[in-house]
Amino acid sequence: MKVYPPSLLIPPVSRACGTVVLPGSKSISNRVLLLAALSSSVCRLSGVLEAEDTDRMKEALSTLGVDVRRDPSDASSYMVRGCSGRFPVRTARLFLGNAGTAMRTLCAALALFGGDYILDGVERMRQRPIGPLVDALRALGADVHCLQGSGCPPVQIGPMAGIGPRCSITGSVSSQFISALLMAGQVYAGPSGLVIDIDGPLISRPYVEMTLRLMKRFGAEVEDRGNSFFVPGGAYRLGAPLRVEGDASGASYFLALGALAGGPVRVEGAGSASIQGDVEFARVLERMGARISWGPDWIEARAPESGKLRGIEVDCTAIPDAAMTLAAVALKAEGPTKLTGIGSWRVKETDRIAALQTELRSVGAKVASGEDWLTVEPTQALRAADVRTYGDHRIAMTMSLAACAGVPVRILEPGCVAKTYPTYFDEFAAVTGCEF
Ligand SMILES: O=C(O)C1=C[C@@H](OP(=O)(O)O)[C@@H](O)[C@H](O)C1
Ligand SMILES: C=C(OP(=O)(O)O)C(=O)O
Repeated sequence: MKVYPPSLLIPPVSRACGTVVLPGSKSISNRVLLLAALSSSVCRLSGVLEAEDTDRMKEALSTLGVDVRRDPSDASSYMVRGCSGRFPVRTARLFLGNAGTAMRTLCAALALFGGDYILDGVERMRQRPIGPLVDALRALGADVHCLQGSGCPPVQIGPMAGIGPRCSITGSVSSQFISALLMAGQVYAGPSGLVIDIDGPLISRPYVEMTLRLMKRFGAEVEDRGNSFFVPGGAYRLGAPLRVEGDASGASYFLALGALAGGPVRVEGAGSASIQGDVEFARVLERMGARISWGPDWIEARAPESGKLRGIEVDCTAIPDAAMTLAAVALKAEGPTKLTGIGSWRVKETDRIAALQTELRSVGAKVASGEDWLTVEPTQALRAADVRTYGDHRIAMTMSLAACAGVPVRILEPGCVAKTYPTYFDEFAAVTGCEF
């Protein structure tokens, strides 16, 4: 994996153009690795993201005895021999870093299977919620609890399998809980299937829709009843090889560069045919005045003819990750930009509302925030700053865009991009012509 220095000084960016071939989607990669592992077939997956979050998932599956190996005939592909939901290793301690998509989904799969497992992660993972998922799994009969009683990892799983017919879970904390119950529910459900009722509104819904689309690729037809899901139960099988799309959240930084600094910047690997909700980010940029064009698997962004983007108000409930990028775009827009529906930012890699407010203010921006919103007002008084990243890849990538507002920014601990986009700053340099 790429090694970064302790800081990177990004000079002011006045021009960005070029093409970026996106790395594989984190969300799709970790889902298909797990679905393949749970399946009753040998699955070929190509375009899988190579980054910390997917490394944690692959390591965990290998520890559980699943045969996950690179395809000798194609270095970017993996062959996964599914274990039909019966993990060969029944006792294990898994370290899942800060990968929500590994922690939540493996917690559900292993709790419904039953065994002697501990799931843990980095310090921040021990502050990220998992209690509602654990409670739903217990309602299904699983023997699972949060070891420190805090509603956060580490999680301990015992031998009793969970195959109850119905559970309910809040939709307002993390959609990953629901994706986790859906994917595991299919394999471990009893003869009458599993009903998952969602309490209250469901945030980040496109990620649940992505889960349903991928489960379908593995032969599982979930019934989406709006505020509940019926999972019929049965084995997963993958026929044709599956290609992972490029990461649409990662695309947002480069589309923003095109909109802020001339363009065109084209991203390849995700487009109008994508199953990722974050491609909607391009439509938000368009509302701000950027010129956007699309193909099925590419998107291109250019600055407005006038060169001036407009500030807008956006409900970001469906695009929590790409939404962060908007906070940096707002630095160069005319008028304030208000992001709403971002309460979930508080429980991600860091408290992203607090962190972005602090770091945007450090470059001189006018920022206000509340429990689930953030407003950024453009100002002429921006200044050079050292930007802290809080171990959060998206703070590093978002704040790198502040250089488009005409000031140098020094990104501290830039290596945190390895969580989902290890080569991010190389691509940034190629598109902007910056040397650092
Ligand atoms: O299911 C997924 O792959 C994800 C869902 C989202 O989390 P929440 O559902 O917690 O908002 C998103 O922020 C995360 O990066 C990936
Ligand atoms: C929230 C994120 O990750 P995780 O999958 O760990 O929740 C993210 O990538 O922005």
